[in-house]
Amino acid sequence: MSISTSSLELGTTFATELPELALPWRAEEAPEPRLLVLNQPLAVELGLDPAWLRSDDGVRLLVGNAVPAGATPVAQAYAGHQFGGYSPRLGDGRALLLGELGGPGQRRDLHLKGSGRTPFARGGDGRAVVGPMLREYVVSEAMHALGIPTTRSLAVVATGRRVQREVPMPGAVLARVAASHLRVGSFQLARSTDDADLLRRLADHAIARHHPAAADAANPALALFEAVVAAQASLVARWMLVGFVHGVMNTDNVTISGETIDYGPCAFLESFDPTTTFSSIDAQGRYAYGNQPVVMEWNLARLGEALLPLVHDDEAEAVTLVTDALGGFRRQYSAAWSAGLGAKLGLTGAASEEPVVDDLLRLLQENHPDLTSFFRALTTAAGTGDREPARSLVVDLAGIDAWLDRWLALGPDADLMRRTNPVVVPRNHLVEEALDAATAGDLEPFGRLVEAVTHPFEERPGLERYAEPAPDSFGGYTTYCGT
Ligand SMILES: Nc1ncnc2c1ncn2[C@@H]1O[C@H](COP(=O)(O)OP(=O)(O)OP(=O)(O)O)[C@@H](O)[C@H]1O
Ligand SMILES: [Mg+2]
Repeated sequence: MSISTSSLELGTTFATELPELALPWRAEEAPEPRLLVLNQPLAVELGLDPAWLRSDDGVRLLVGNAVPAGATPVAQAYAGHQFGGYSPRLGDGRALLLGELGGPGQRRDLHLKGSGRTPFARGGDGRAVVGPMLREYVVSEAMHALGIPTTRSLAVVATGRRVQREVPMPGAVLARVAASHLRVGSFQLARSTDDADLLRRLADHAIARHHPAAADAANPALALFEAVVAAQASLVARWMLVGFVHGVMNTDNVTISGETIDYGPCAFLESFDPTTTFSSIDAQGRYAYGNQPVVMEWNLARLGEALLPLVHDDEAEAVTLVTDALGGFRRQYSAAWSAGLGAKLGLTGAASEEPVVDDLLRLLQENHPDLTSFFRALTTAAGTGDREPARSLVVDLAGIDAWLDRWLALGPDADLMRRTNPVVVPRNHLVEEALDAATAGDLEPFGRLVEAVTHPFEERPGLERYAEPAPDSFGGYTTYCGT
């Protein structure tokens, strides 16, 4: 059924340029769609009318029951390394790319997650449930508010269908917006077909869409690889600085654009401990907080392998070029991490390279304070001279006193610290509390949580509890696996 009341036009660039990776498909009809949350500011930014999106026609679009005239929804094919093992054929098993919003240079995918089985569904039911889709909504919007590149969430619509999980759960569809859904796994799939033309078209599509400067480079495929390495080095440094743990850094969950994608078993670190993992399916701790940079480097090596035939006709030469480019990851990651940590400590220029910055890490590892609270406590120390909030979060008082003396002597900029260190991140216990209430039908806690985490640098009266760690979180962690 086409939408008569809207002039919404969706582009089909991906489906047209890369038909081998785009399987035309339709969403499963939702029996009783009901809008749970709409991202009004994002709708406006995209040039969509929020009032129309809230209407019956709008909700039918957002859940996949209606497709705008001229659009070609597709399930996207990709491959991927999952927990280190290669799956040659993944693809959108429960998702669809509806089409693209905006023109060249600002194209954004409108995508549905949880919209029913596709030919890539393997054993899955193609569905998603309310809790995890609201989790993706709130965490991705928090990440955006923190200034971290991410896919965005436009809406979550309940389908009115019960979905079988451990117990039956209410079904939902997330409408997601992204610079694109090209993944490292998209390149792995294109490479595995041995179709050189497909691989080249995919690279050209990615360059045009995300890294246009690479088109003018002497070696565009190598320049594309370097651009993705740079974008991901910067992204992972940002994750690490706020304590974000992605949880499923499989190569199919790593974008070419440099946006964070797929908020499954993700969470924010509370007590500082690099071995922290939140996913009950990650028993080995492969995707633990402290492993994220090295895992991203490994994932980018898989992208480099996929690009080899485009980089040079001579394979040995191609391997040398790609290996050199991958070497940039560690340098760029370290530079981004160090500059970011310096800013969190109110230090810029030469002061941000003082040993006192690195020495803080030892203090954090030995005392494992709540990361977010600790940096806000340091902000207080820099702004008012009051050291007690910071001292109250650590055990080694002599150690923190000596460290504070050295750091405060450098004259940290408290305003920079206020702009850099969030007061509010989506804390695990508050997210779980809001999702449990929403699943039971009460969306109010979820609304308050979204309000708090989308203003992360503000201390807001009435929202104090969103800035507090869980009462029993000291040294502990939550186990969660979203579906
Ligand atoms: N319930 C399901 N039914 C069918 N396929 C599924 C289901 N859940 C996950 N998949 C598929 O399994 C693979 C890995 O899932 P993963 O959790 O990484 O992705 P996702 O959360 O579904 O989506 P995305 O990466 O787009 O955010 C993907 O190919 C995904 O489409
Ligand atoms: Mg995924």
